[in-house]
Amino acid sequence: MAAGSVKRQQGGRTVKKNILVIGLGLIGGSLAKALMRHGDAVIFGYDADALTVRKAYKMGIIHHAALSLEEAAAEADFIILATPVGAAKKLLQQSQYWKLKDDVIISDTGSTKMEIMEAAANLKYIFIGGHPMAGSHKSGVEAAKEVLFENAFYILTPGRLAGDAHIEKMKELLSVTKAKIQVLTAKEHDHMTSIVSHFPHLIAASLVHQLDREQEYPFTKQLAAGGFRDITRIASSDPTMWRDITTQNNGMITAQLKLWIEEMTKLKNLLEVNEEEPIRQYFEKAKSVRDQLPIAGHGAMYSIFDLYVDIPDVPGIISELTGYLAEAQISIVNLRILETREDVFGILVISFQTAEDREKAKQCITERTVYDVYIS
Ligand SMILES: NC(=O)C1=CN([C@@H]2O[C@H](COP(=O)(O)OP(=O)(O)OC[C@H]3O[C@@H](n4cnc5c(N)ncnc54)[C@H](O)[C@@H]3O)[C@@H](O)[C@H]2O)C=CC1
Ligand SMILES: O=C(O)C(=O)Cc1ccc(O)cc1
Repeated sequence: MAAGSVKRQQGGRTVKKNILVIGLGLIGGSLAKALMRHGDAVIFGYDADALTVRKAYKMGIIHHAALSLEEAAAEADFIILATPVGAAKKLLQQSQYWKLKDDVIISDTGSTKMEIMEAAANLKYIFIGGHPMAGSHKSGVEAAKEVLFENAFYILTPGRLAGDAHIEKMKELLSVTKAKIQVLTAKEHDHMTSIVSHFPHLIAASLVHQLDREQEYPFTKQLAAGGFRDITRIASSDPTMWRDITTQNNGMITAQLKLWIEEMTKLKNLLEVNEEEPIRQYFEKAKSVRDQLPIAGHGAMYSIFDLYVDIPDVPGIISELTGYLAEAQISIVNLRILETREDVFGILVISFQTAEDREKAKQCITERTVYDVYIS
C-alpha cells in the first residue's frame, strides 16, 4: 500500500489528478470517500496517526497511503488539510519548505478561516480556504460518510493568488460532494460561523457544566432528556477541535458572548418583573424568528432530514427497523429516541442526509410495519 506512481497525461489520455488528504478523521475521511467518486482523481491519504491511515486504506477510502508527507505533497495536484485548525496552521507554516508542483492548489476544511488565511498568506502556492458546513459530534475515520456534505454549504475563501480559474478548478473537484459552494471572505465566514456554530457550542458546553454543578438533587441528571439532550448534543464533540476553534476565532466569539450577556440581562429584567404578557412576547418573537429560518436542504447550514416513527417499547424494535432500512440500502445519519414516559409509546427519530433517503425510508417503513411514520 505504499505511495505508487500515478498516471499522467500522455498523448491525449485522461489526466489523473493526485489529491492528498492530510488528516483522515470524520471530515478528511468523508471528503476522501466522496472524492473516490471522481473518475479522474487518485486519492493519497496521510495522518499523524499511522493506525488511522491503515484503517482508511482498509476501508477503501483512499487509493494510497502516503508514507512520507513531503513526498506525497510533491506529487499532489490538490492538497487538502483536514486536521484540527491548530495543526492546520502549523502544517501551512511547514509547507513553505516543501517542494510542490507550481500549479498545486492547497485547501483546508477548518472551521475557522481568518487565522488559517493569515498562515497561508505568504505561501508562493495557490491557497483556497475551505469549510464544509456539515459534520457531527462524532470524530475519527470510522464516522466518515460519503454523503456527509450533500446539500450542505461548503464555504471557500480564496487566497491572494487564487484567480477565477483556480476557484473553478476547486469547485469542479468538490462537485462530487454535492455540496453548495459559496465564496466568502475569511472575515465574513468567521463572523457568521461565530453566531451559528462556534458560540452555540460554548452555550451547549456551559449548559452541561451548569447541570454538573447541581448538588441538591443528583437525580436531575437522570431527567436530562429530550430538549436538554437536543440542545447539548454538540457538547459531545472533540475537545481539541473546539479548543482550536475557540482560540482562533476568539475575537468574534467573545463579541458574541458580550451580546449574549446583554441578552441575558434583558431576560433577567423580564423575569424579575415577572409579567405574563412580556414573557409570552419574548417566546413569541423567538418562535417566529426560528420558524422562519430556511428549512433544511433549502439554505440551512446543516441539512439533516428527520423522520419520526411511533414505536412501542418492545425489545428488538430498533434493530428490526434499521434492518429494513439496511436491506433497502438507505443510509442513516443518526438515531435517537425522544424520551417519554415508560408507559406510553416512544418516538424514534431517524435522521437522513437527504430528503430522498427520508422519503424512501418513509415508504419502506410504511410498507413493512404498522407503525405511524411522519415528517416533523
Ligand atoms: N467535526 C465536524 O463536524 C467538522 C469539522 N470541521 C473541521 O475539519 C477539521 C477536521 O475535523 P474532524 O475530521 O472532525 O476531526 P477528527 O478528529 O475526526 O480528525 C482529525 C484527524 O487529523 C489527524 N491529525 C491531527 N494532527 C495532524 C497532523 N499534524 N498531521 C496529520 N494528521 C493530523 C488526526 O489524527 C485525526 O485523524 C477541523 O479543522 C474541524 O474544525 C469542519 C466541519 C465539520
Ligand atoms: O454536529 C453539528 O451539528 C455540528 O455543528 C457539526 C459541525 C462542527 C463544526 C463545524 O465547523 C461545522 C459543523
